[in-house]
Amino acid sequence: MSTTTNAPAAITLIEALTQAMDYELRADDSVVVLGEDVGVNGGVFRATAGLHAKFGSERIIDTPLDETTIAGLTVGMASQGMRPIAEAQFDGFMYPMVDFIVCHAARMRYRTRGRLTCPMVLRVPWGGGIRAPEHHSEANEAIFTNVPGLRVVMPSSPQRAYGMLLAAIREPDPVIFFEPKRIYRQYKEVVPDDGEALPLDVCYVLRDGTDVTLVTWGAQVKEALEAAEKLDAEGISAEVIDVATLRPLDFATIAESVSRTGRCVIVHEAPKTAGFGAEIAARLAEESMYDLVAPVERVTGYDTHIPLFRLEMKYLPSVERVVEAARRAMAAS
Ligand SMILES: Cc1ncc(C[n+]2csc(CCOP(=O)(O)OP(=O)(O)O)c2C)c(N)n1
Repeated sequence: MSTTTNAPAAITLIEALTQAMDYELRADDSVVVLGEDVGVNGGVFRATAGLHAKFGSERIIDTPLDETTIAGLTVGMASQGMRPIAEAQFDGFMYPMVDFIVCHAARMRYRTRGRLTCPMVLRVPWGGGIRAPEHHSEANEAIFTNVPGLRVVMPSSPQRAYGMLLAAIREPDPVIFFEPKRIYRQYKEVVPDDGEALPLDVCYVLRDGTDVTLVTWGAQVKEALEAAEKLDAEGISAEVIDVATLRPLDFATIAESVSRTGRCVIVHEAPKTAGFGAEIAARLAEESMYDLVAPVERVTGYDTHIPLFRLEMKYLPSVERVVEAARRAMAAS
């Protein structure tokens, strides 16, 4: 007698995003998807592949090549009771959307004393490492973490991508959902299609350690975990935290870790100046000063535009740079 199993196949991060949208489009009639080529074409990275065939042109909407139109439609629909999921094709093309996001979406609830909300998700393929030209590789998350009324999140695994996107779609306020495109297809994980959302206000401790805390998000989680492996071989025990939700920041998880390790290395690919690492470093200075036994280290992109592909990997934080920063923190105490 043959036995069949219903165990779900392992899927990539981008397939997990498609799975989450598919689930919520089935579950909630007010959910729509819109953006450039998200329909028949299935999206520039294929995040919406197959959705148009299933749900049709009224729910999977191809827009003109105009980001202001996408943002305006999204805010309008969200404020009138729908749950739009908009796609900005690349990080560097979202700037024309900022007026709608900052001046309208983010303050809809405040402005109307709660009469209207803006339950929208803006999905943004984010960051470098795919050998793309200008406007296609930017790490601009910090800009949005400074805006009251927005949630800013970034998954770094297929399971977190699924659970966090479901939560973002169900959230009553606007969510900027950054997707690290470098790891869209990096590895596969089993992601049950059970409709279980994850919280949008927690950091994830991905590896326990006792000597130094590595804090990062998005594609750099991979480098941080690899650095932790290398450090382990040198007898240095590194804890790795995926921030995952940047706004609101679950600082308690970071502070608790640093209270045990006394050392912190923050890793992000955005430029150093006023990057989100500066916020975490400032919070450590304010709230964890007496736990620290070494200066906080930041391993970041440089204060310039991310270069074209020949130099791109030199710009992005490497495993070696993270390891060196952790060694410096160890040597400082
Ligand atoms: C402002 C902006 N948004 C998005 C893109 C990404 N993008 C590059 S080519 C392209 C499709 C262009 O389609 P079309 O104008 O029909 O020209 P085709 O390449 O199909 O001939 C898009 C959306 C871009 N380059 N600029």
